[in-house]
Amino acid sequence: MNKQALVEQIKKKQSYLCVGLDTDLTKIPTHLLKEEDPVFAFNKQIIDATAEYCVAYKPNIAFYEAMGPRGWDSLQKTLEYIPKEIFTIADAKRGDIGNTSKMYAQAFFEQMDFDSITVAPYMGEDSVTPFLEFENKWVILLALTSNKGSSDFQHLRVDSEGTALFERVITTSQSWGSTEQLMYVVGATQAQKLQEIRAIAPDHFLLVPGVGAQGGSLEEVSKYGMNKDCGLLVNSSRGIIYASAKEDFAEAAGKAAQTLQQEMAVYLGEIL
Ligand SMILES: O=C(O)c1cc(=O)[nH]c(=O)n1[C@@H]1O[C@H](COP(=O)(O)O)[C@@H](O)[C@H]1O
Repeated sequence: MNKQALVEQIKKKQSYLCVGLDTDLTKIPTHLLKEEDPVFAFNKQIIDATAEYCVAYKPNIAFYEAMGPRGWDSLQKTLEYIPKEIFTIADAKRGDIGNTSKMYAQAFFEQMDFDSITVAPYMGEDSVTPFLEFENKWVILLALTSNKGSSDFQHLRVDSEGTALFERVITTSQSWGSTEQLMYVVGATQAQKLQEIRAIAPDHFLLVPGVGAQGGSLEEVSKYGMNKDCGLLVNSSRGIIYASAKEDFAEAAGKAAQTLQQEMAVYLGEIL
């Protein structure tokens, strides 16, 4: 999917919500466990209930890999079930020496037709560029993550001017790909840094996970992170998909997604 199609969808749905499909067999309602593929049965109902309120889905690959071959099967079925106009993110956090990254890119962009993949920048340019060789596919590079451990490395000063490592990741990687193929991950728990990030990456889309279960504020993220195209995909996983653990789980997920979408429509009204 290209940037224009993504922006159009945001305007049409008045939403920049990404629903995280972090589907865990120990957390889904027990009545689904008798289904042949409980993970897909759960995802299918979640997608049916939330598709009108979101512009992206982000299956976290770990939750599928953890189940072995049947997990990959559930993932493939889920990807095929997602409506074509909705942006898909393989949250795989890959990145390796060039020829290995090329294999990861083939796995997620060719074998599976994801629109984008999350990539870790630690191994540098040649670990990222193999993912950028696919038309209308995106790399979402980890910049400033939402977790506590983000302070271990990402805030380290890398020069005498006090540039933080995450800022260097953003400025250096901008020469590897265009704003049509490169996004950055910035955790919602880091909203106070979004203004600084917008100063060095005004036009890039940002994937912002961490509202909901991790306590990030949608209001702050929107205030400091939006650009003229919106430029945000805000993810919530557990806050939506586990809104209820009972038989009404899909309805509850739909309501949770709708609540976020309605708040987003207000913020979008201020810029679009
Ligand atoms: O790349 C990510 O999506 C990601 C980056 C980050 O900094 N923090 C973060 O939580 N995530 C992912 O976003 C999702 C957040 O899930 P919830 O906390 O349940 O909404 C999980 O799939 C995380 O792996």
